[in-house]
Amino acid sequence: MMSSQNLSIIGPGVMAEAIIAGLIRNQVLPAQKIIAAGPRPERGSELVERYGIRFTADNAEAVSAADIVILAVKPQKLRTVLAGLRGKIAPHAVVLSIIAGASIQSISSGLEHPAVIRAMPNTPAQIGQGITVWTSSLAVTEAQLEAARLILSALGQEIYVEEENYLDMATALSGTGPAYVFLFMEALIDAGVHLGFPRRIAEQLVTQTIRGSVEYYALKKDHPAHLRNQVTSPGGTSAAALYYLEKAGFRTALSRAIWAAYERSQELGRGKNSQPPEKNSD
Ligand SMILES: NC(=O)C1=CN([C@@H]2O[C@H](COP(=O)(O)OP(=O)(O)OC[C@H]3O[C@@H](n4cnc5c(N)ncnc54)[C@H](OP(=O)(O)O)[C@@H]3O)[C@@H](O)[C@H]2O)C=CC1
Ligand SMILES: O=C(O)[C@@H]1CCC=N1
Repeated sequence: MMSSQNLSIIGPGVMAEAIIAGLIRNQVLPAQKIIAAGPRPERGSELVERYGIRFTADNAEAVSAADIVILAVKPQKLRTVLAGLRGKIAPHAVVLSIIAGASIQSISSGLEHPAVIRAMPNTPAQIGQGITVWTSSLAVTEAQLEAARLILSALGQEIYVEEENYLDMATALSGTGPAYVFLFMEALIDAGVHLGFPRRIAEQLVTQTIRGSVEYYALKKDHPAHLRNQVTSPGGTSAAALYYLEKAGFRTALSRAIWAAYERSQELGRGKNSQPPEKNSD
């Protein structure tokens, strides 16, 4: 519990709500210590009703008494938000950004504030099952690192790294990761329906197959290729299916997709707001 700290969250969207819910659920902070800021009062009322936190439409007001400031706006809004907060954050405070691509240097110079933590969580944070990769500037104190660790632990697992480039990599692999998993699930469920299963049964088969495989892998700590070989009987169904996946370039497609996300994260950091969809195709 860090009940003496005031925490302010700028950008009260999906990820901000996951953080607020995690902090309250895990009793890291009482609701009265949390203030969120964003442009829409209706969104503010929702959060106030749901969590009992405070809300303001004025970002500068939200940070005025903050010990910890979390930045959770979209990358495209970052420049405006930083300009509005410049010189408004107390010198003793720490800033924690979860914004994809935004470097510590850009946040620090935009705010004229040296103590900055950069983190990349993911959406399973909403149920405390996320994973966050994070790093910090030299000006962040031990106590601030401990506070950040407590906050991020409320979202699930956390991994501190020294190398900031790992943040763009984590954005591609784990930050964006749930999107790959949900697409994979959706495709499997649709394939089951295509075979003739009622959707409800296809959903149950796919969900438990993925859940069971993940837990089996976590317990066995065996190489995935070995576990896959156990499923693959000579001349059997798995061999037939895997042949098609390899022929369709399944691994290469995944690898290219993750490189595209990595490059996109780096581009967002350079302030490039959009990209043509085919940019990363071969
Ligand atoms: N979604 C994900 O899986 C992950 C996202 N991230 C990062 O988290 C950040 C937020 O993403 P997400 O929560 O999905 O996005 P959302 O769009 O849900 O949240 C962004 C919030 O910022 C608000 N906002 C817009 N302009 C301002 C402003 N000038 N001042 C204050 N608030 C503002 C928006 O309000 P309104 O809705 O009214 O426009 C909205 O509530 C992004 O930078 C993203 O890169 C990191 C990890 C995972
Ligand atoms: O799509 C995005 O840009 C964000 C960052 C990580 C996950 N979603």
